[in-house]
Amino acid sequence: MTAGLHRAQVLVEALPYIQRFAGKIVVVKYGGSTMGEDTSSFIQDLVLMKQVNIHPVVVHGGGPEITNLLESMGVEVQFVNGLRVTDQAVLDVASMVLVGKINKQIVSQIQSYGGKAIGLSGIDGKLLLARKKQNTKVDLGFVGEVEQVNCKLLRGLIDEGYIPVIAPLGVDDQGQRYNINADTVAAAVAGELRAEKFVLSTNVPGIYIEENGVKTIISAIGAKKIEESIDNGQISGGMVPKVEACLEALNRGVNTTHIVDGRQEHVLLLELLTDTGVGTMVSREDEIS
Ligand SMILES: Nc1ncnc2c1ncn2[C@@H]1O[C@H](COP(=O)(O)OP(=O)(O)O)[C@@H](O)[C@H]1O
Ligand SMILES: CC(=O)N[C@@H](CCC(=O)OP(=O)(O)O)C(=O)O
Repeated sequence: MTAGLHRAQVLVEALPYIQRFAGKIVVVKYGGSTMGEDTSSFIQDLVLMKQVNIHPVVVHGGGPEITNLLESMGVEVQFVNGLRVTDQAVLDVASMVLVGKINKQIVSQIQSYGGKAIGLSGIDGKLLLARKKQNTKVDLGFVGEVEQVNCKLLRGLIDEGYIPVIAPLGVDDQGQRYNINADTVAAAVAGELRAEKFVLSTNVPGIYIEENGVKTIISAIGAKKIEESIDNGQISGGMVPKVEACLEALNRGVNTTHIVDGRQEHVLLLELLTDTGVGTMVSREDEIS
């Protein structure tokens, strides 16, 4: 087979998937843990998706960079259940890193591949109306939770051909800003937009579960198994907000949710355009476990 014919066949194989997802929204959480790596193929995938009328909405993190900057400034870093304790100084640093640096880097990368991108934090246009996070055992300071997503604003941008790139900060009606976990923001956005797919990229190839002394990445997991695995400590740390975000998005009507390795080349296209997909698919209780 000639190289040209092979290329044509690859494109044709993608056709049913492109048709299936045409016009649909895919929310992509871009994990901070992968940002030091070469992520050019990840960015290219976003641009290609948009080009074939699949609409990505990006919510990004940046936890490790916030931590690095705080440490270099001699500010104490403290997490409680995966959430950063956020006083005024930490809020300002988080805002500088997430909005000032990372958000603009992603937007300019997308544009460098010919895509149209708009960077927003949840503060802009009250995209993420937030309140102080409720029911925490200790006071986390200015850590927020999403009350409302301004879907009208997002849909307008999507329809104008933009890929919205969202930094995980929110604001209340009094103008108080909040730092919000990016997985949580992504779940709220995916849920409110009734996204077809919700993909979380991180620095592991999926969810590891140990069975009979062997630790393997599982291709699918349901709510029951998730609860059991959090209880017995198999799912811990930063993976907890991720699986909770998947379940939240599913409960709000998102069709499928996936945890994938953002360091794997073209992971978004592999997830979207192949039958088997990659990483771990998270499902509701009544489905596969
Ligand atoms: N069962 C599990 N399977 C995979 N990763 C897990 C599991 N339990 C905990 N983790 C941890 O979750 C981390 C991903 O979360 P996090 O560091 O917050 O990433 P991100 O910055 O991409 O949001 C992994 O690097 C891993 O250390
Ligand atoms: C409240 C809270 O913890 N906010 C996070 C926001 C960034 C984030 O979630 O980044 P990752 O997705 O890379 O972990 C933080 O300050 O680190």
